[in-house]
Amino acid sequence: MNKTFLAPAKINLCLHVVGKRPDGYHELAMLMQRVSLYDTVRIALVAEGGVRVVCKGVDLPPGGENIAARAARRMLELSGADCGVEIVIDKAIPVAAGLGGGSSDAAAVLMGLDEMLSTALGKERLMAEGGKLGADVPFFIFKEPAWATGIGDCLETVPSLAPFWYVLVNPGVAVSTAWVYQNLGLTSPGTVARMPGFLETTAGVVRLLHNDLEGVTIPRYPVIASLKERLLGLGAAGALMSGSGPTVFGVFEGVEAARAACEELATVPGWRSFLVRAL
Ligand SMILES: C[C@@](CO)(OP(=O)(O)O)[C@H](O)COP(=O)(O)OP(=O)(O)OC[C@H]1O[C@@H](n2ccc(N)nc2=O)[C@H](O)[C@@H]1O
Ligand SMILES: Nc1ncnc2c1ncn2[C@@H]1O[C@H](COP(=O)(O)OP(=O)(O)O)[C@@H](O)[C@H]1O
Repeated sequence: MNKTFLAPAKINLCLHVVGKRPDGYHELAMLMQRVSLYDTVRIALVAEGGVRVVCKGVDLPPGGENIAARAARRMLELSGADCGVEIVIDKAIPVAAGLGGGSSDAAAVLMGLDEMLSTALGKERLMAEGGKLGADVPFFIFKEPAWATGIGDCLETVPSLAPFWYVLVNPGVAVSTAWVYQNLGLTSPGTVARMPGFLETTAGVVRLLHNDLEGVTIPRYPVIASLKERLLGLGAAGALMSGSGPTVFGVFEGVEAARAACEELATVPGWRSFLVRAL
C-alpha cells in the first residue's frame, strides 16, 4: 500500500520569547499559520522491516537523521505492525529556513501512518507523540492557525484570521534553530504577550508582526534586514523573519502586487521566492 501526503510550511506572524525553562527550552508566545508551500511525502508499507527515507530535491545538512524516519519508527512501534516503511520526500520547503519543513514532514508521517496502519490514535495523542519529536510538530497536526505558548506546543485556535497572501523570500543560507536559541541573551523576564483579537485586516496583522529572534539573526546575517527592506519597497504592508530564519515573509493586500514582488525577488541570484496563501 502507498499513499501521498502534502506537508505545508508555516510562518510565525509573531514570536515573543517570554522565558527560559530549566532544561534550556524557551517559553514562547507565537501566532503560527500554515501556508501553501508543500513538501510531498510518499509513504509505502513494505514487507521488509525497518524504515527507509529518501529526500529528493535537497542535500540535507549532515548530522542528525531524518525526523520523518523517527516519526515512522514510533508509529511502527505503537501499531505493532509486522511490516516496514519506505518514505520518499520531495522537498520544496527550504531546509533550516524557519519554515518548519522537517516538523511538517514528521507530522505528515505521523498522521499518514495513523491512517495507513489503522492505529486511530486521535488528534490529541498524535500531537503528544509529535511533541516528543520536535516542539513545532504538534502545530502541524493541529492544522489551524494557532496561538502557541509553552515551548510552542500548547495550541489555541485563533478566531477570524483572514487568509492573506504572503511572499516568502529565502536568501539561500541555512540557519540552525539551536544556534539561534543558544545565542539569545534573555534580558529581564521577557515580554508578556496575549492572543490578539480580530485579525481580519492587513493593518491588524501588520501591527502584530514581531520576532524576538531577529535580534540574534540579523547581526549575523544582515541579508535578512535587506530582504525586509526589499519586500517593503515592493509594496508589502509589513515584513518579518519567520521563526529562527532566515526566510522573510511580506504581507500583501492583493495578489497582483504580491506576484510582481515575488517575480522581482526571484531574479536575485541565490534567493528563492514563493507566492503563498495562508491555509
Ligand atoms: C523557532 C521555531 C518557531 O516556530 O521554528 P523554526 O524556526 O525552527 O522553524 C520553533 O520554536 C523551533 O521549533 P523546533 O524546530 O521544532 O525545535 P526543536 O527541534 O524541538 O528544538 C531545536 C532546538 O531549539 C531549541 N528550542 C526549541 C524550541 C523552544 N521553544 N525553545 C528552544 O530553546 C531546543 O533547545 C533545540 O536545541
Ligand atoms: N525531513 C526533513 N526536512 C528538513 N530538515 C530535516 C528533515 N529531517 C531532519 N532535518 C534536519 O532538521 C534541521 C531543521 O530543518 P527544518 O525543519 O527545515 O528547519 P527549521 O527548523 O528552520 O524550520 C535541518 O538542518 C536538517 O538537518
